[in-house]
Amino acid sequence: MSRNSFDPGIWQGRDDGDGREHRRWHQQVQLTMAGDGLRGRDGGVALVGFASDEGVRRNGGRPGAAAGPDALREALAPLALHTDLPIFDAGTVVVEGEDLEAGHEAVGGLVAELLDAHDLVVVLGGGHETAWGSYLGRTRADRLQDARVGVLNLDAHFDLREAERATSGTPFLQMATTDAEAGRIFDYTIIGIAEPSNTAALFDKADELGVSYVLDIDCGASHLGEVLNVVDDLLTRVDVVHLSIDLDVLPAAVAPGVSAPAACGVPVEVIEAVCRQVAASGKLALLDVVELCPPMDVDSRTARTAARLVTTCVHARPTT
Ligand SMILES: N=CN[C@@H](CCC(=O)O)C(=O)O
Ligand SMILES: [Mn+2]
Ligand SMILES: [Mn+2]
Repeated sequence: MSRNSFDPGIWQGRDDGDGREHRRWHQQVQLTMAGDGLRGRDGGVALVGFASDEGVRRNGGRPGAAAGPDALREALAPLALHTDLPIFDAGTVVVEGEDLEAGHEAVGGLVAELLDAHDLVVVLGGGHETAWGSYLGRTRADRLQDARVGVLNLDAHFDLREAERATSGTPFLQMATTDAEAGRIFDYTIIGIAEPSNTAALFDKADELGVSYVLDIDCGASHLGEVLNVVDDLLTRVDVVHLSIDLDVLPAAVAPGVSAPAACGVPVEVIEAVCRQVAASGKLALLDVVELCPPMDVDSRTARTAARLVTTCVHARPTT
């Protein structure tokens, strides 16, 4: 079982006036519920939450990610918004108990509908099992049926684990397996891999699947040009990007509120530049922001960083 929850009261913050020069997220967001006729059909950005701890729990991590969607909304609400794009909030799919599979089905159905109605769908996780729900949605969306999709994961981890059930560590192997069965190309790039956080078996799996990856130590500010070249290569060979931001790719100082904080991490400036480049290409259709664990956060530092990255992705979108 899963249910959709709405908390309209979360969209509030400082209010400097009604004009577009004063605009903040909380003044632009419209609530919308799939299937009830309220949802806009005019492009723009749609947000949907996936309140799930179950993948992290199954993966032996630190629980708390189910509180991620609302913590992200709270961090987004007061931020200045420099775009006229309409922004819709389709609520949060809540995983009940251990029934992650029902949650995946529910969020997958909603993401498919939202992708067909809007230009960009942002899924607010949840552990990284969120990405499997996003994948179910994009493989069911009518408008993406013939698209060449590239998956770009900003993450310290491959998340290519073999397991009997979905966890936060399995979504990209699930995608690889399902794409192979469907005769689709699995085009997977990862930025920020931490060598000590991934076993040799995971590196072998990545090589076997032809995954393209950059180690965290090769993602410092002095390597920005090379990192952006990797992203550019991806952008030239696909029509659409599914960008997955696992917040544990960031240094623990800016992202302490995750299940597995990074000892090294990729500087936030580099991650921001990657987000800007992908969004500016006009090919970003689906964005996951995952692994935010509010109980472990410090002064909402991780939520604020995550909200900054989402805002960058929205601001950098071409408006025409
Ligand atoms: N989504 C997280 N995946 C990591 C977690 C690592 C950890 O908890 O230390 C993984 O399974 O490798
Ligand atoms: Mn991950
Ligand atoms: Mn990770």
